[in-house]
Amino acid sequence: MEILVDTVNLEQIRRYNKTLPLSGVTSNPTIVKKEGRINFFEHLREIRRIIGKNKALHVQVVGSTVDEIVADAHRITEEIDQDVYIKIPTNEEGLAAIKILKNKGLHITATAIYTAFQGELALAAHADYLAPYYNRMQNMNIAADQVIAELAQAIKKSGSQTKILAASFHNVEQVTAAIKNGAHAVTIGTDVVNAGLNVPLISAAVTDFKNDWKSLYGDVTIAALK
Ligand SMILES: O=C[C@H](O)COP(=O)(O)O
Repeated sequence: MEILVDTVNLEQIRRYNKTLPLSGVTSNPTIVKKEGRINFFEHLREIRRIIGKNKALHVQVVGSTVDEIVADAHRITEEIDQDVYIKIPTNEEGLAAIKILKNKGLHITATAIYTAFQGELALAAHADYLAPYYNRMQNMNIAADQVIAELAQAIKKSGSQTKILAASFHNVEQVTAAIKNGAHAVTIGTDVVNAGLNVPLISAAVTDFKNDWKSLYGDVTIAALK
């Protein structure tokens, strides 16, 4: 299972790169907007410096035509590095661009996936990752679990190396459901990570354990025990 964070906030990336079993960082223009008008390429290079070469960095194009998408992809890889996963929306232009860019050896994440149909086409176009939008599917009454399960099945059947990178999560239940239904990777916003880990139930258990220990040995850790 690969865990990625869906943010370009440097402080949060530094934090979760230390604390989580992190496989990478994902972004899109809406996520970039949260940081204001940053120095785009320098900011992404800093993210690469933080996470290193062995973790994945996914960066989205903004061009709409095939030529624009291809040009965006080349600029991103020139400015950052060839290891970046280029996120391309899975529409007709996007699929055409994916075919061209895969032939040139670029890494591709087919994004904005709402249906198994889109995912099947991106799989056939040899995208490295398929990014179904879990919460956005639910908002449209599309069965997100079923789409992910069907894509997982299609990938298995094809014997392809393509992975499902589920995205657009608004709570932890959605994340675990995506994993259960066959997502190989999940990208999670820092609000959801925080909501899942910093909860009163966990803190209460930790406090109880600490108090029980303290009642026996006093206010010392195991390492400091005499
Ligand atoms: O890049 C995809 C994002 O995970 C979409 O998330 P969102 O639905 O919260 O905007």
